[in-house]
Amino acid sequence: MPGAPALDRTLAPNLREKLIVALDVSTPSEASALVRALGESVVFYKIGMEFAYGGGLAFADSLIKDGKQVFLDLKLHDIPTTVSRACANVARLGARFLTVHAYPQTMAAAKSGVAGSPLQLLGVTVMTSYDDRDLAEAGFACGVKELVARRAAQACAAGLDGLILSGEEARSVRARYGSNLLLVTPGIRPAGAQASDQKRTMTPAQAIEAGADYLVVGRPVTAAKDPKAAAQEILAEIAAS
Ligand SMILES: O=c1ccn([C@@H]2O[C@H](COP(=O)(O)O)[C@@H](O)[C@H]2O)c(=O)[nH]1
Repeated sequence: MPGAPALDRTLAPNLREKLIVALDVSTPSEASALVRALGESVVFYKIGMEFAYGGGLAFADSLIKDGKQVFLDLKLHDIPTTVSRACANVARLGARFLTVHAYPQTMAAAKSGVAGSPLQLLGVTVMTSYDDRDLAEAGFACGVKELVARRAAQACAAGLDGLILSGEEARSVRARYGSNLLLVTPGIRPAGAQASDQKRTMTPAQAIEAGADYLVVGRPVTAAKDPKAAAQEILAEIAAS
């Protein structure tokens, strides 16, 4: 099977791996231009919904062949049979991480689908664009903190490798689960950067100090005038944390 070798989930990522750049673009040519501009500074890329529907899965293959790590942020959620079979197919692509929504049924099905492959599963707890009011509006009786804690427990019980959560919850989840779960935090905003649609944000240094293993950064790098300089500033902030 192609792709990364099986990794101990407790293995601390090296410094450059801690920065995952979200390739939120629509075409392979836009993605190629960004990857070229970022050069050796960035070794880990995330391909999500936007690019996956625009040629991103084939592009993932070329990134892997070039020695980059790939995180497929597909946020799968469906009936168990569909999730399990989809995960088995994704496992053949050679990516390192795949996201599924952190519902117990979905996580159990995903786990069975990737059995025997090195693909690591991350459960999406509560989107970083949500706050307590958004959860109430969606019909949840609890707030973000409580829902993340509940989903972390269920992800751990399902044998997932890690979680997507915001830096705001990282400290308490790290304290509860130690190195048993990889903590991957989107919603990263260097000081002074626009939050845009993100509601639970932290700076790179704050997220690392709170216990994040990996930081997912999109627009602060990809929309910067000089994406490579922006990525290098974030790496320097991570290194100093
Ligand atoms: O809870 C979540 C889960 C995934 N994301 C994804 O991360 C990036 C963040 O991009 P920015 O431009 O840095 O805001 C994006 O691809 C999201 O789909 C998230 O933000 N929150």
